[in-house]
Amino acid sequence: MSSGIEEVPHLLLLLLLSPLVAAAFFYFFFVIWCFQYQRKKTGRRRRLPPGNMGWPFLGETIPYLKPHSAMTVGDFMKEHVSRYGKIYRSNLFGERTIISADAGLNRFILQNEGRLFECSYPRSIGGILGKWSMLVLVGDMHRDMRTISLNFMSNARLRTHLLPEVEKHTLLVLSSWNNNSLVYAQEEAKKFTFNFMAKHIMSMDPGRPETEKLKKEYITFMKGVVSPPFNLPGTAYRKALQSRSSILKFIERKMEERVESSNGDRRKVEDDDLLGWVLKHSDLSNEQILDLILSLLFAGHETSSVAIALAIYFLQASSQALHHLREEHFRIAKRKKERGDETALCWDDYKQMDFTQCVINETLRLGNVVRFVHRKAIKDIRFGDYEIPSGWKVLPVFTSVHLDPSLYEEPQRFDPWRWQKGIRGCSSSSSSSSGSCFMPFGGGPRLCAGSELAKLEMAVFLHHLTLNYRWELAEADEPFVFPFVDFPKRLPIKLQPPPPPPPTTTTTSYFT
Ligand code: HEM
Repeated sequence: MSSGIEEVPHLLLLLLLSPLVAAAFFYFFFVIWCFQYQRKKTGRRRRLPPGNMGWPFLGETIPYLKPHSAMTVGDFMKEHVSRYGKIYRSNLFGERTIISADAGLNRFILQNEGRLFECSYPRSIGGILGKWSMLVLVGDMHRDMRTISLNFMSNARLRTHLLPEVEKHTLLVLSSWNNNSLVYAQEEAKKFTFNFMAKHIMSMDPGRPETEKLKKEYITFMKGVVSPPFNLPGTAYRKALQSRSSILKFIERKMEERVESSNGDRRKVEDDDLLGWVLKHSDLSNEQILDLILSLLFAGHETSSVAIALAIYFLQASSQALHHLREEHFRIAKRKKERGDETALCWDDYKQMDFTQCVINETLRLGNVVRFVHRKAIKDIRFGDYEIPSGWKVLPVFTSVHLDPSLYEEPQRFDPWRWQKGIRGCSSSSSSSSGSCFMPFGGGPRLCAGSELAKLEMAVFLHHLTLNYRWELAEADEPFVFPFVDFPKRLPIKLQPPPPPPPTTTTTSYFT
């Protein structure tokens, strides 16, 4: 029990300590207030982009993938950008996603591959292209595969090997056409890029039974790549998986033949095609070689053929651009003739194709062969006012930038001349620094490994096409996004003889 006398020192002590207690209380509340203020402030500064997560699991995937004209961004993008701005959030492909129609953010994403973001395609793509496919690999393995692809499509090889091959395969397709007949331009472009890739990758000659068999399997495979990934009997995806294993068996047989014919020593294999080159110069396993070859066939065949079909489509609707383009090719042909050089195109001829490069750029800008790519944030990232949480999917959408009226005057118009004047929104002082307004081939460490080859293919094809034919649509058709760009009617065109060259020029017809 305590007495009243004992309580006096306690009271005194309390009185003495009360300023300290008050200060401690004050300090405590001050810290809490500061903490809350800071949280409010950062919360205000760092927030998720606005948006709508849609239905559970499905999110907004269905409206996002709704087919639309390839020369537009589609209703989904249009409505979302006007409601939320160029950066918004959604739920797509079953994942929380940030969608970017902003040139600056797109560039930031691609430049920070491996540091802040990582390539992240849907699992079904890995299932069908293979786990060693370049599209799904990340880190060191991706770098090694990329180096092999870049070596094989180097500038030196483009000049010496690929230009003559591209021209040979162009002429093979175009010489099978007849004036006043109808061809399906998209099919013909596919034939050209497939034949070229099959030769380039495995030295397979067009028209031979094994090439035709591989082509048949490849068409089934492609149908599955672009279909919903339901692995059920009868579905396109299941058939594509079966075709994938037939194609792989085929490539494997080719590999074994090569190694056997060089007495079982990979280092003695001839290296004049990609298969031989990887066997000889790399230590990739058979499985890795198979996936590399299949993914290059996929990356190089589909994209370039659609790009060529798009150029044919845009040019038939723009007589002025076609006229200008034809003049350029007449000039090149004339110069060759004056030099007494009526043989194949050389690198210098290709370098003369300035307006052609403008036509190619404009085709890729307006047609948007690859509309967006798949990435994932691997850290919490701050971009401007927004937070992108680690683990979220991120989709840089190139189409929205390519069709942005604040960057491209009259973006819906096919205007190759705009590339001679420069693009107005792309000055380095703007938020979207130079180079970020035009990304048909992606960017950063995953920039398309075949971009130079693709441009070469398009230029050489256009050279011989414009010199030898005139064409018009035989039936109305236009490119659609399904989400891969495709012409529903395969782009039927009616061919006519070319107009006579200007009086001062004489042309070389390579087919007659
Ligand atoms: C007009 C035609 C083409 C377009 C529009 C195009 C577009 C693209 C784009 C946007 C990417 C980046 C993918 C990403 O970042 O996730 C890419 C990657 C790639 N492309 Fe192309 N491409 C074309 C033609 C070609 C050709 C002819 C080849 C040659 C075989 C090729 C081989 C590749 C490869 C190997 C990659 C993966 C690069 C890497 O991951 O490091 N492409 N392409």
